[in-house]
Amino acid sequence: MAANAIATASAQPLLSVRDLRVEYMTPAGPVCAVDGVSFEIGRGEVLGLAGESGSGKSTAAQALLRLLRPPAMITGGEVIFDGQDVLAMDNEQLRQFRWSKMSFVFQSAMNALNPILSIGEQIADAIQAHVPMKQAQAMEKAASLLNLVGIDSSRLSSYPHQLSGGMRQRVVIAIALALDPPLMIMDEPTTALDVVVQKEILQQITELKNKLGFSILFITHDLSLLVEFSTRIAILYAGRVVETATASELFHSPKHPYTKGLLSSAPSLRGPRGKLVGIPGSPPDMRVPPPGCRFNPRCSQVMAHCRTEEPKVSTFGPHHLSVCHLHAP
Ligand SMILES: Nc1ncnc2c1ncn2[C@@H]1O[C@H](COP(=O)(O)OP(=O)(O)OP(=O)(O)O)[C@@H](O)[C@H]1O
Repeated sequence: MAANAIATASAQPLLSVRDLRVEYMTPAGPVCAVDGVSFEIGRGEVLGLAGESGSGKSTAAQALLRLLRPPAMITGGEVIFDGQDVLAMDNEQLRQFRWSKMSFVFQSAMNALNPILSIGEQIADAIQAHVPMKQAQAMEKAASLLNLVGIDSSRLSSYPHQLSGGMRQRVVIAIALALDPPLMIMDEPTTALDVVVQKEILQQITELKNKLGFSILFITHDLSLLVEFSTRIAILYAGRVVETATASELFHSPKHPYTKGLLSSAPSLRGPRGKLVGIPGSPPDMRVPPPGCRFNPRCSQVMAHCRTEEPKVSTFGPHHLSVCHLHAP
């Protein structure tokens, strides 16, 4: 079996990603930031993607909508959305696909709102860029989108600087939902906000998801947030999926030493605060990843063959896979 775990959907898959490979062509040679990543997202599911900084989360997510620019190149794999082969689409097909089928909330997107346009105008512009519509009708739709994300429509004429960080982020989410996409990718959507506002926004997104039925790919390095808001979670380490499970299984019964390390270094948002234990060392230089298991230099349970042989996938349940030599019979 491949060295990467496949996160299979628990519902009928809307998105299926197989063996995705993305390289950055640097002057010093190619850096394989995403190395054979596979996962599925079911309809109405939230797939959480976690991993330390540099593990390849954003690169993988942007590859799904083909938002990457050189020196990044998708060098292998398959991205199938509702039967459509995204990697085979031409520019016009991509233009129609983006935002109407899959939208993207970027890290710090709230700071990218145009300071000289009202938020109503910005939401209306986003709608009109994809659907021909009169201005008055687009503003009406903008008002209902604002209400949807918990902002009174009287704020339509407000400018970004007149809104709090949390409200600006809600505006960005309203824009991402404007065309009713079946999948929304959220890359660290609330990282810049304080913990209370973060939770409020994520709770509201969950309610919207339940009401409207869309799916979410939720990316963050904060595993405690993922556990709370995801259906399933895939853990990335050095460009590969090392463990995938339902949120509850991952939290209560993690198998991979890296997942255990991440959990013990994540401050819990529920219950009493435990002692936080970090993972020693840092992620590898992706120009020269270590041979064998990529986590071996940092693993407290490392064995001799971890340094030379790639681990295989072990299965612990229908949705629980881990890639580690410790599980081998
Ligand atoms: N323009 C670039 N040129 C070369 N390597 C890059 C470039 N951009 C990213 N990388 C490398 O790709 C790898 C994955 O980066 P990526 O930003 O996808 O990780 P991430 O998990 O999203 O990190 P973060 O949480 O910090 O956003 C890293 O090792 C990074 O050094």
